[in-house]
Amino acid sequence: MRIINLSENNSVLKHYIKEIRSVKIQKDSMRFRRNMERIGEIMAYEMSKTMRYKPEDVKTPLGVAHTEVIDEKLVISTILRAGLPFHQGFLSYFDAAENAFVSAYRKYKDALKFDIFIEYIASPNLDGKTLIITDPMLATGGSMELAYGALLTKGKPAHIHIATVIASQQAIDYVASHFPEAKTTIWAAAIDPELNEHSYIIPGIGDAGDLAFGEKL
Ligand SMILES: O=P(O)(O)OC[C@H]1O[C@H](OP(=O)(O)OP(=O)(O)O)[C@H](O)[C@@H]1O
Ligand SMILES: O=c1cc[nH]c(=O)[nH]1
Ligand SMILES: [Mg+2]
Repeated sequence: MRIINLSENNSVLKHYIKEIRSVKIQKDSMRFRRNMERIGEIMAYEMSKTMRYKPEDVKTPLGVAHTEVIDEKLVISTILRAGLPFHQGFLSYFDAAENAFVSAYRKYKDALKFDIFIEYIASPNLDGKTLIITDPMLATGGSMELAYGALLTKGKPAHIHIATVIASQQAIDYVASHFPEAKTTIWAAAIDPELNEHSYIIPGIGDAGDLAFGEKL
């Protein structure tokens, strides 16, 4: 399984990661959402370099240019609700992609223990397609695993890209051992060392859904 940590190289991506982490800057929810989207755009561009291409000739006003276009059927999926701005970043780059949505939420039994519930899925057929699952936070990896299980009821993808902004090292290890080794690639903008007792990523960013869309009851 390939694990690609985009923070291993310096780029402007680090500015956007810094801004979503900053306790001052992240309070501007419009900027937070736009930064999530920008990270999605950059990750989509990096991902596009690893895809299969096919030749395609295009007629210009003065002749014919030999070009290449992506030769994979892409489905961009996300886990509601925190994933929406990140998903939009991918969709801005992959014009022809189909889309899928899965809901997942933590229902706390007490301050520390929670179950994850999936109640909604809308997806095209996934047989033979490249499935990109976008979710900005990969904390325990539980939501990703359950969302993937739900998506598999819609077909068997040829390749799976797990795309995340901040992952814990624990979740990277969890996903690596629960997803098909030969056809999964994990993409992270940054990998953080630990989780706290509430299974939030440390240092992380806090609650991505609340930062993007406001606190929920
Ligand atoms: O790896 P895990 O331990 O499962 O945690 C990560 C999940 O937590 C966040 O969503 P959350 O449950 O906060 O829902 P929200 O998008 O509605 O805020 C995030 O977007 C992931 O889906
Ligand atoms: O750190 C975390 C963990 C789960 N969900 C979040 O939004 N942040
Ligand atoms: Mg949340």
